Amino acid sequence: MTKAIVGIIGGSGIYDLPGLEDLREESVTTPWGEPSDALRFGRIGDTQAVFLPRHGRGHKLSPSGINYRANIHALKQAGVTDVVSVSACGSFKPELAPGIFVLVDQFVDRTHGRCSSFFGNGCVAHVSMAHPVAPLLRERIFQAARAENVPCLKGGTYVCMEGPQFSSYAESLTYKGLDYDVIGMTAMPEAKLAREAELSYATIAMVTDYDCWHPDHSAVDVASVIKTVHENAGKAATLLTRLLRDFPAEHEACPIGSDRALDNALITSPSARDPEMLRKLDVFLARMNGART
Ligand SMILES: CSC[C@H]1O[C@H](OP(=O)(O)O)[C@H](O)[C@@H]1O
Ligand SMILES: Nc1ncnc2[nH]cnc12
Repeated sequence: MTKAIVGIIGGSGIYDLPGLEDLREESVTTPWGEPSDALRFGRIGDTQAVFLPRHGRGHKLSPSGINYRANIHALKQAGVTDVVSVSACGSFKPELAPGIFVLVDQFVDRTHGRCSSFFGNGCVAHVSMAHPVAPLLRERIFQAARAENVPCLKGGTYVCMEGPQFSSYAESLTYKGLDYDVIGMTAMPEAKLAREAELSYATIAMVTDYDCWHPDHSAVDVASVIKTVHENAGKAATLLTRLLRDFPAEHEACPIGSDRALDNALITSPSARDPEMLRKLDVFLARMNGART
């Protein structure tokens, strides 16, 4: 049996998780460098959790400057099985008003220049991103939201832009026209790396604004995003607390294989693999090498 440990990645305005018991902080390092901050280990009920603020405390890291590989590696190294990411997002739909939480199921990656894979020369792998969100995890988040009366919708497409500037009016209309639901700057490559790390991953997109397309709302700015996050941080904490309290002790096998994503992904023949690369990938390859089930 693999014990379930839930990793929570807090986004803009969410720099800690209130209510974590037996709190312990640990600064860790990874073969990819330093994660955004020290990991905060704790538990809610019987569920172990590891919290990481994506931008670091004090929001010192820009979306393009976050070391996503170090963040995901650090969580994997800590024994995390499931990752819940919280992200402030702009909305492209009138009905997705600020304050609503959207459990997206698709991502469009418009970032560039970010390190978006653990693999590469010396050990090549191609994981599937057809269904980037783990459905059982997403359903558990949805049920936790329902139980706590947190306004939450299932399904939607998150387009991840490079930033740090917000979109132009023309870009905003284009994404809206493409029927995307929300926009942010951080879910990619986080979701891709979580998949390579065989972590079940789901995003709570917290709608904070209407970007800049809406005729009745002024264009997004940082102040309006943070104001809405602060107004809704309590709901996020309530939802996450409920999720953790009700979480099963044993990791549930992901029906779409998020937790076995490397089974059919590695293409470099064992004899051609670079030993130095393999050392960096050790924590991900351990399951297939028989160290984990
Ligand atoms: C503070 S506005 C832009 C900023 O907010 C979102 O962050 P996160 O996804 O970490 O909640 C967005 O992606 C930008 O990084
Ligand atoms: N409109 C927006 N565009 C990109 N990232 C965001 N984060 C919050 N609102 C956003």
